[in-house]
Amino acid sequence: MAANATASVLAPHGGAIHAMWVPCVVFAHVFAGYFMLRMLLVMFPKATADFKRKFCCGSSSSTQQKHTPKPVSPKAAAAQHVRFDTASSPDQSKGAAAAKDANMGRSTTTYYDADDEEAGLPDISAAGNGAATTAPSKRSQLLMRRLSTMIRPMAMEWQDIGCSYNTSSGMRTVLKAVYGKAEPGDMLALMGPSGAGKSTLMDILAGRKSVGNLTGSVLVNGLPRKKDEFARKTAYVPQDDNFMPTMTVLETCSYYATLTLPRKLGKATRQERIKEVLAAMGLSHTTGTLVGGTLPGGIILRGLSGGERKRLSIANGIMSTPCIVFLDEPTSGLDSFAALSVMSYMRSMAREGQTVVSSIHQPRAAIWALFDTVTLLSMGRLMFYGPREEMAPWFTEGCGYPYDPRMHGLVSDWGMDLVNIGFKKPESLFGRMMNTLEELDTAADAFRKRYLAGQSGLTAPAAAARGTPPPAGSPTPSDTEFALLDAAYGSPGSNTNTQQGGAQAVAAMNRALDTVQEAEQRGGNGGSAGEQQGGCCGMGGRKPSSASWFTQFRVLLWREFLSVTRNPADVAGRCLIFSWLAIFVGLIYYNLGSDVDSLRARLNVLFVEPVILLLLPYVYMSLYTADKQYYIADSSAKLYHPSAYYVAKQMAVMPFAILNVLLFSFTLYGLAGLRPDGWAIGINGLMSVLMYLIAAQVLAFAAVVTPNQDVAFMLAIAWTAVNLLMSNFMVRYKDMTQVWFSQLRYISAMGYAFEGYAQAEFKGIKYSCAGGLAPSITAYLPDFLPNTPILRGTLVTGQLANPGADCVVELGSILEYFELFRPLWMIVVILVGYLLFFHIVTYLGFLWLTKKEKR
Ligand SMILES: Nc1ncnc2c1ncn2[C@@H]1O[C@H](COP(=O)(O)OP(=O)(O)OP(=O)(O)O)[C@@H](O)[C@H]1O
Repeated sequence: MAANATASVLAPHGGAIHAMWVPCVVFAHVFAGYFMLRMLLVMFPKATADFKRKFCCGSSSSTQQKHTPKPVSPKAAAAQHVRFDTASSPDQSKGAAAAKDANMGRSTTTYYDADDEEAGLPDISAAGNGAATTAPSKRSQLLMRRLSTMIRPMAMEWQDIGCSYNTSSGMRTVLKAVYGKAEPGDMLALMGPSGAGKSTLMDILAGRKSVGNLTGSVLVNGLPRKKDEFARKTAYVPQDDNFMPTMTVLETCSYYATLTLPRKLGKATRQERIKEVLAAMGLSHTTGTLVGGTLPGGIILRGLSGGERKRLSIANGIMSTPCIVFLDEPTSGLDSFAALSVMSYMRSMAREGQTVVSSIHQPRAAIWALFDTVTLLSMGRLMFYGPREEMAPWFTEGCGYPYDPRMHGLVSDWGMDLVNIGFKKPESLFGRMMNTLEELDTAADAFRKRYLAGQSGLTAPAAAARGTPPPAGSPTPSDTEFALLDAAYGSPGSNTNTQQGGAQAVAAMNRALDTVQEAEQRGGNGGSAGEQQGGCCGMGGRKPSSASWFTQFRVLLWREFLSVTRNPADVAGRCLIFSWLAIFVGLIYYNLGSDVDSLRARLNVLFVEPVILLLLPYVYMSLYTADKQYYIADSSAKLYHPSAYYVAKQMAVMPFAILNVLLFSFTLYGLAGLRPDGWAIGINGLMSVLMYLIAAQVLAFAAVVTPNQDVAFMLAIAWTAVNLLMSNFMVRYKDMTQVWFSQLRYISAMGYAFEGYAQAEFKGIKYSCAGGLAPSITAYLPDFLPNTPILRGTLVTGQLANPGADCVVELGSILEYFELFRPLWMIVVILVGYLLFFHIVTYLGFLWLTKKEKR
């Protein structure tokens, strides 16, 4: 403090400027209220529809009712297997639009489509009023027709597959010498008791296994598998889905359709496809329903049932007609009717040339009958692989375990019981069964010998063997093409292990298809739309190349926007928390005034403000870890490029974050009555924004690079502690005796931010001390400095209490006290660099996750 004769730059009084907290608080509440309302409209579509009918859109309701189609039953859908063709009439499209309107209140439901020309976010509200599904354009129709003929069959064969893990109790083998094939048109069941290795085998076949010691080989069309290409052309439907709870069924499908269907298809065709897969899965009536589930942080959103989620998962898996569909327990959680309907649809897909590989537990008789081939595992051993109907003869005649239908019931149940050695199986109840590991090994060895001797039973391309030729007029695998396959794989009864032959056959088949397509292009005729039985990989070349980077970015931006705005704890919740915290702190330090007595409190505000911004992101740690889970699920399906995700995520989240921080900063600024100067307000806001973004980014980084949330917390807390303790406020850097240790200050973003705040508040300003020091201070000083008797003298105390009209305090001395000398531009550059650094390492963390995903 220094008395000075020049009082020309005394701090001005705030007045109107300080009142800025009022509009900030009002805006925050209106803003949060708006997003809360939007979320409620989506959560309660029926009530919204009723409300609209009553108060604003009464006339449209009758139209909606008129066009409301009956929900399609799963069975009807499966039986019809509505083709992904171009025959849908305008009436059908109208029906779909009406269904979209009438079934679910659709106030905020929309298709997202890459063809939407608007830059940035799609117009959600516009689509909500039932923006109709239009009939596919002529171009789309032609395109669909052409794509539906692009059958690229994929034959898989796996040989001597093994998998073992290093565990604390030694090496654990979970798969041993497993062989098999999946051919175009095949419907293969992976069966076995719990822990038999079904999921492990499925992961290996799907190319998603990255942990464990893997042996053996997987061949695709007779050649070693190219992992990325294989991932693009196949689909994997996991047992547990990873949908965004805040999106509706239709929005979820639009998201997958945009990412996995070829760009050229166009919006109308994509919508047709969505309708088709939803109808096939019996979900037509749910399009406007939220997927629902538990939001990160624990809020539960009502939405689909478990079985419906499962069907939605399958619908999205088959969206792009992949060559091979891997289904992990597709019927678990489904009622028996839905299970049958879903599996019937899978079979109809297989009959058109796709391959379906599905793990399954206890299938009911009708489902069991849908499978062509079976792989039966137990304790990691291959007990049987071959046509379903050959399983009972093999175990009965080949292994000496007789099957008695009256005692054992369904063959599938018996097979499972037979190889399950975990329980006691009295012969009187079960008949002759395998009970020991030795018996399992003996049977597995016998089967392997038989398989390797070429007697596995899979003696011809499955579809041909099944005698279900494609419908007349279809250019999908024809007799000629199957004949080519037969020639290579061998006709029924011949050796099936002709690996080279398989490759030749598929190559020949693909050549034949090229000829079909060329002929079609020349003649401009691929048969009528109704005749087209679109086939396997019909929309091939899918993920992630189907959508351009920009399309990926746009659809991800849209998804992230929906995710943040519909999560009540996100945009709306954050806005309120920021606002309320600002009010709380602002009331504590309310209207500090611009005299010397306010200095201590003023410094405290400048410290508390970044502290809160440093700690606030912790409230949302669950969101960061959830982001990671969504990303992992999507990246293993190769849905998009990591950079598209990262940029979209930042662009969806950052504007809201900046807005919230500014509302916080300005509310607190006004309430506390900090320096009423536009420049200082701007710097304060800038420091706050940078401080918050850095803190949030460090937490996001911690969530990405650590194995779980607990470790992420530890890492983030360590960083936060360094920031707080090295802020220069609690202990000045120059007061630290351990100079080497004080170097940690260079990683304290808060230290830089505090310097910026302090400069904005104090630089070049003087406070009047004409009123003298407050009595509390003059009384306190002698106690504080007991060996300074002069402070008790009336002259000094009088001078302190009444220093005269010219008394001013140079606030620059505070900056000197803390040694805050860096130019402001440098502080901003350092903080921006700090933020960029954490963005880069977080992005690298995402790339690392993509490679490192452990299954
Ligand atoms: N990382 C691992 N380390 C050690 N053992 C593992 C690991 N992952 C899986 N296993 C073991 O491998 C075996 C096969 O697991 P898998 O999940 O493939 O069985 P499953 O047949 O799919 O079982 P369920 O039907 O119960 O899902 C199990 O005994 C499991 O404990």
